[in-house]
Formats: sequence, C-alpha cells, structure tokens
Amino acid sequence: MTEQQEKGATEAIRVGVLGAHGRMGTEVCKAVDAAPDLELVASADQSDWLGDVSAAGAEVVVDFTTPDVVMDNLHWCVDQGIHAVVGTTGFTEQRLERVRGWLADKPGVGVVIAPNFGLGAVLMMQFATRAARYFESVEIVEQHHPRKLDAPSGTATHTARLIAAARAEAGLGPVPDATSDEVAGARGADIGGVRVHAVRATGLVAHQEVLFGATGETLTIRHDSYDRVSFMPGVLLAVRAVRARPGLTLGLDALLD
Ligand SMILES: NC(=O)C1=CN([C@@H]2O[C@H](COP(=O)(O)OP(=O)(O)OC[C@H]3O[C@@H](n4cnc5c(N)ncnc54)[C@H](O)[C@@H]3O)[C@@H](O)[C@H]2O)C=CC1
Ligand SMILES: O=C(O)C1=N[C@H](C(=O)O)C[C@H](O)C1
Repeated sequence: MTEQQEKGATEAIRVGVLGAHGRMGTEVCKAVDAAPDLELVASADQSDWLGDVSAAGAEVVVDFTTPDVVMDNLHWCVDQGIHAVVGTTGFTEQRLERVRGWLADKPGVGVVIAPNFGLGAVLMMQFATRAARYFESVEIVEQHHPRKLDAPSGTATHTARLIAAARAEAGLGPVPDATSDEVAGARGADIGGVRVHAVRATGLVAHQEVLFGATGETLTIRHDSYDRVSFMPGVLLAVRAVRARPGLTLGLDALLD
C-alpha cells in the first residue's frame, strides 16, 4: 500500500497551511506530510487565494503568518467552519475576545492559539508560574533571530501575564526597583508589572530566561529552541486535538494534560 493509500484508508485529517513558504510554515508542511494520519491538502502563502484552501477540503488550517493578517485568516476559517491551529503572535486580550465572539456563532468550530508549541517552552511557562509566588523579584529575557517582526515575543508576553496573575493571587506587591534615572527602554517593557527584555541576534532561534530573585538566592528557568522542528510535536498534537475541542483553547497546557 502506498503512503497515500494508507492515509486514505485511515481517513487522514485534511490539513491546510497558511504562511506555507515561511520559516515555520515550511516545517509544518514537512511535518504534516510525514505524519501517516494527516494529509496536506493545501499550502498557501500571501499571494494565494484562501478559497483554494476550502476548495481543497481542509478540515484544519494551521496559521503561521504575521500579526497583521492573522485575524483576517482566522475569521475566514471560523466563518467557513474550518478548525484552526494558530501559532502566529499578536494576540491581545481584545483580539481573543473577538475570536470568542466569532466562535459563539459557530459552536462546532475549534481554535487552538498557542504562543509557543515547543513542549519544553510550555513546561518552562508552567514552572515559572509555579515559582512566581515565592520570589519578590522577576524579570524575563527573551532572545530571538533578527528577522522576528515583533517584540517582546508572544511567549514572553504570555509568561509575564501568567506570572503577574500568580503574583496577584499570592498577594505580592510590585517588584522592588529603585531605578528612577534610565535611558528610555533600558529597563525593558513593563507587562503587568514584569520587566521583559528582548534580544535580537544572528545565530539565535528562540530562547527565554525567567530570572527570579529573593533574599540570598536566584532561580533561573531557561528554555532554548535551537531548531524549528522543536515546535512540530506541539503543532501536530494541536492539529489532532482541535476537531474535538470546540471553542477557543489558549495554550497547549490543556492538550498535554
Ligand atoms: N507559536 C509558536 O510556537 C511559534 C510562533 N511563531 C510565530 O509565527 C509567525 C510566523 O513566524 P515565521 O515563520 O518565523 O515568519 P516568516 O516571516 O518566515 O513566515 C510568515 C509567512 O507568512 C506569509 N504570509 C504573509 N501574509 C500572508 C497571508 N495573508 N496569507 C498567507 N500567508 C501569508 C509570508 O509570506 C511568510 O511566508 C510569527 O508571528 C512568529 O512569532 C514562530 C515560531 C513558533
Ligand atoms: O518568531 C519566532 O521565531 C517565535 N515566535 C514565538 C513568540 O513570539 O513567542 C514563539 C517562539 O518564541 C519563536
């Protein structure tokens, strides 16, 4: 039996990829193509017509495009009744609310949006959330390749929000910081009271450190993606799960558990 016949015999999930020519999209196409239970039916980039993706029968669309187009893509998917797995960054709380609104009108459709599909990165965020209540100080340093469009990264932003929520729940006040005289930007961005610093350098892929401090000790939690294949197990996990998860799933945590 050929691989194609095998896929047909087991009713493979029909997958379309948006941003297919990009760094992530290229890897996703390869990973979907290599998975015996998935079939790559459409691979579209910015000059392609989205109608071709639905015409090809995609049941699940994977989006790794850019923050300025992802909302239109996602709206289109939900409208068409196509499930979506989204890795593209730029999801503010307002954007997530809009997605929830679209999904309310399409109760059968599932959307998974994950700021990071690396399983190690998901664990790094979980460990950081767990540690947050025990340390009065915390800062995040994210490091990425220089072609990244946004800063701070989606992962760092999400981590900062998780830590801020854990600190608030534990009744911690603001982090101690006497700095009042700074060159603009020297102390990084402030996300929910957590300072986030973004480094861009050739040779990097995607890396993050969360530095906690208390009297007499520090704890550093670090994750490194050296290759974009590191995101693929998480992407495929979401592709396999999304059809059975109507509504919005934020992050991979629920899928891992
Ligand atoms: N959640 C995660 O685990 C990860 C998320 N990302 C995020 O994914 C996004 C893409 O990252 P990269 O692949 O590095 O970027 P990239 O720039 O290499 O790829 C983006 C691709 O999207 C295409 N594109 C632009 N507009 C489009 C449209 N309207 N329809 C279809 N395709 C369109 C571009 O032509 C390009 O090929 C970024 O937001 C990045 O931060 C990246 C790595 C992991
Ligand atoms: O642009 C990237 O490369 C990455 N983007 C995501 C982010 O902004 O967090 C995930 C990962 O860090 C790689």
